[in-house]
Amino acid sequence: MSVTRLTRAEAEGEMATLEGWEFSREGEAIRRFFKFADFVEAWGFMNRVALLAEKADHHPEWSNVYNRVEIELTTHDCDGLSHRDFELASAIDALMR
Ligand SMILES: C[C@H](O)[C@H](O)[C@H]1CNC2=NC(N)=NC(=O)C2=N1
Repeated sequence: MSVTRLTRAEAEGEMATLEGWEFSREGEAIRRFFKFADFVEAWGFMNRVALLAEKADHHPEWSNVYNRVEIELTTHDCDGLSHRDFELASAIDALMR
């Protein structure tokens, strides 16, 4: 599916709407670290993110160690950041509220 890669300026504009995310991979991805009380909480969060990702057909690159989850978002279809990454990031943030 074709998707447009955002310019750095566009990505910075999108970043300004998020909290807790940072650029990674030289601006080709965004990343956020989450910490929970324990593994069960982390796993529950990952389950909710997995459902969001599947619904959006946009999937995170992530890892989990006990109560920590690291999520990195990038768009493979454009080799960089697209609006899809920011939409998923804000949907993930909404889970935390
Ligand atoms: C065919 C399918 O829509 C694509 O491969 C989707 C699936 N999930 C995806 N996830 C991510 N992170 N980037 C993509 O470009 C992407 N593309």
